[in-house]
Amino acid sequence: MSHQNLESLDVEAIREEFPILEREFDGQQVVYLDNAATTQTPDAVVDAMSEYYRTYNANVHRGIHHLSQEASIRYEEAHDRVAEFIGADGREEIVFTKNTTEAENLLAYSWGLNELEPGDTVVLTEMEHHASLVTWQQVAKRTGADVAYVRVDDDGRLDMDHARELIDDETAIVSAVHVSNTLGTVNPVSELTELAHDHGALAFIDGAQAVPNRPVDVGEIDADFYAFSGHKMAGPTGIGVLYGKEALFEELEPYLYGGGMIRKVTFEESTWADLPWKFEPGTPPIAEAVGLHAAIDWLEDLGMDRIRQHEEELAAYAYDQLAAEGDVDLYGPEGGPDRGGLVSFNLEGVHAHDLTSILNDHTIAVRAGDHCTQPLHDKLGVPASTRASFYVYNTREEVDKLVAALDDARQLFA
Ligand SMILES: Cc1ncc(COP(=O)(O)O)c(CN[C@@H](CS)C(=O)O)c1O
Repeated sequence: MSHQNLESLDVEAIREEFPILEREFDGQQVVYLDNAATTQTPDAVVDAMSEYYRTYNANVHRGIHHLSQEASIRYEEAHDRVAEFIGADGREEIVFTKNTTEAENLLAYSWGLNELEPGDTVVLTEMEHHASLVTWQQVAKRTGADVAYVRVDDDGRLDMDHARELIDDETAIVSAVHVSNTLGTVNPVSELTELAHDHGALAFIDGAQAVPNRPVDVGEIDADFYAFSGHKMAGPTGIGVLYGKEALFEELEPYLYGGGMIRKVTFEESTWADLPWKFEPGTPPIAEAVGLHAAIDWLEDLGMDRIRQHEEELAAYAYDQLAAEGDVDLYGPEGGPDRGGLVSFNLEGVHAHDLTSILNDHTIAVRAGDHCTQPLHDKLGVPASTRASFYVYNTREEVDKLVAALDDARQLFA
């Protein structure tokens, strides 16, 4: 189904490609607002993966037979498609991992453990996801490097004056989230990257909440490394991407070894395959790569700018409707270009887990908890928050259902 040449998204037509959105529980149709955790999968992606299993399932780079050659070509083409989608120079700059978390660990193990030393500083931000924060925290401990955090100000934006103060000649890497999965804040990643480069540091950007819902051009950002996950962008679980500048990937040693990543092995020594295969040991996520390719085609058919606009409008609407309630504490910047497609909040007098449970009674799926940003919640002074996160198939009516259901929680708990 083509969606080209539309001013805005045809949400009704889009929803027809997601049978799961028709599901009912206790006679109520599901309202799925947990897209920052994982998005739903359109028929086009499911069909592409089924076609792989049905017609050309075989291992890649290891067989001379027709099926293996076809699977290998499609697997390699998926790398090319991802490179094109994010503005990379080619497949050599695209490594498939299991998810964003593994992508970040690849960088931390292959570069961090080998390059960081006492006196170096890893600069993070206070809004980092545990996939970054815990990873760099542990690598810094093992290498004797220090960790510093760019402050988040009262309206949920990065304090860039503090960033300019923190990032200096001792900084070895700046690792920052592009869009916060808790605050929704869209960070100035090009400016952070430039600050890092001005001081000879690397820049890693966590794009898990950006690539799915806005145009991303790693060349424009000039990031040295960039990571994201397939399951957050209408694609399958089990596949993520670590983008890296080719010259930097060439210098990195792999940290996972095995078949497929080697060139020559003797009893004494081994040499590595060309990029990106050097970082892809063992049997890779072949069906998932086919699914990710199909997801990118599907998203681009909608138009990434239209997707960004749809999410920005929904998040701004949700922010305004929740703020108008008068007893809802909201986190992150007000709705607009600085906020991605999610809103985290607390209803006064009601614990986030209780609220989320009541919303589930209305078949409204949101997330409660710390969203893997415990230090940020400590800073906010709350143990948890409820988060509504949107995607291309969500509507204002679904936001209205969420807001209306708050009354049940007030009657029970407040
Ligand atoms: C900014 C950011 N960075 C890294 C990750 C990890 O993605 P994985 O595909 O699980 O590896 C996530 C996933 N955030 C989910 C699970 S905690 C959320 O509900 O917010 C993220 O939002």
